[in-house]
Amino acid sequence: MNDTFAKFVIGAANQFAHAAALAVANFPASGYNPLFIYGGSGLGKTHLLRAIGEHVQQRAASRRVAYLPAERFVSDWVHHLQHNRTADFRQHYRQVDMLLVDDIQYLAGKPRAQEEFFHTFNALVEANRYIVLTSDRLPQDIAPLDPRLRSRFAAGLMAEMQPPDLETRLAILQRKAAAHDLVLSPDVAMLIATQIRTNVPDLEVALARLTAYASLYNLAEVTTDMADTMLAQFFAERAEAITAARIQSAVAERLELNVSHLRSKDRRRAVAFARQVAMYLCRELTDASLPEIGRAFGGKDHSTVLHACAKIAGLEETDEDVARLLWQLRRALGK
Ligand SMILES: Nc1ncnc2c1ncn2[C@@H]1O[C@H](COP(=O)(O)OP(=O)(O)OP(=O)(O)O)[C@@H](O)[C@H]1O
Repeated sequence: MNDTFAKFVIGAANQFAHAAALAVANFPASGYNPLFIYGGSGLGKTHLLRAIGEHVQQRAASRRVAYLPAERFVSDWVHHLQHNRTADFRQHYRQVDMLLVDDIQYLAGKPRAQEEFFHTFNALVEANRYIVLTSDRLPQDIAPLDPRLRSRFAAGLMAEMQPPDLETRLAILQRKAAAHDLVLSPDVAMLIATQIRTNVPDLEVALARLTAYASLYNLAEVTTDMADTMLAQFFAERAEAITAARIQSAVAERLELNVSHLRSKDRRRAVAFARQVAMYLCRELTDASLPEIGRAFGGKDHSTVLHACAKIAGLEETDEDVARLLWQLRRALGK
């Protein structure tokens, strides 16, 4: 499904970002460049970015719009570099009318890609081409980042997105329920919106479950009982205690290994790294002591656990890939 402006529910928490995005999509003659949209996960940053691209293409198909996650900019750059095709890369990115880059914080800690992005950025701004960036944090909190890029980002128009307030959550629920042909009475919608307050994907999960229940019972309208059952299950899952075993499964799944590898003596690099990540998360997210954590990994020494924790803590500070991995794992574990 396309993310469009029409599908975006506007509320106090996102109306400024929405207005700024729409203004950019209408190609202002002049204005702040870049537009920098930032905020927590699942608040609609990607949706707005895609909506800009969609809007521009609908109205002026000849405009060249490039939408991409920052991760792709980096991998594309590395690919072109390896094949001695940097000129093609530059030509491609510097010729667009609008550049939309998602999750720009991903550039942190990648000096060569930052350098290239800096030149792309300057070339586009000089040519009066618009740039829109999204990020999960403010430019000053993206680190390590070339100060020249940081100041370019900060010189743009900053649009923060905050978690939706109750009224917006209700509107989002009703809009998405209608898209599923599901009827939510005002009471049921209120019940869900008062309890699920975090972000939009959580509301989407709740609705998907209700849609499944409703079709199971062959009902078009969600009853209060159905909503109560769904909410109880939703919160029970979130509250499920985090154990070393759950962490090991999450790490193994994410890094495509078996849990048994993590508990083994296997010293291959990928396995050792995964084990260290899992130990670090056990230290952070459970009450287990160092020896207990060691035992959960097939009888490792407490000093091995300590070393793993120090190493991963250091990498989390300096290596954006590791920071991102940890962020994804915490999220998968409901943290
Ligand atoms: N205001 C809104 N109206 C309608 N749908 C929304 C709104 N905000 C978010 N969504 C929906 O919520 C989901 C998550 O949004 P999105 O991916 O844009 O979040 P994000 O801020 O980019 O998060 P992340 O940084 O985790 O990618 C999408 O399905 C999106 O369409």
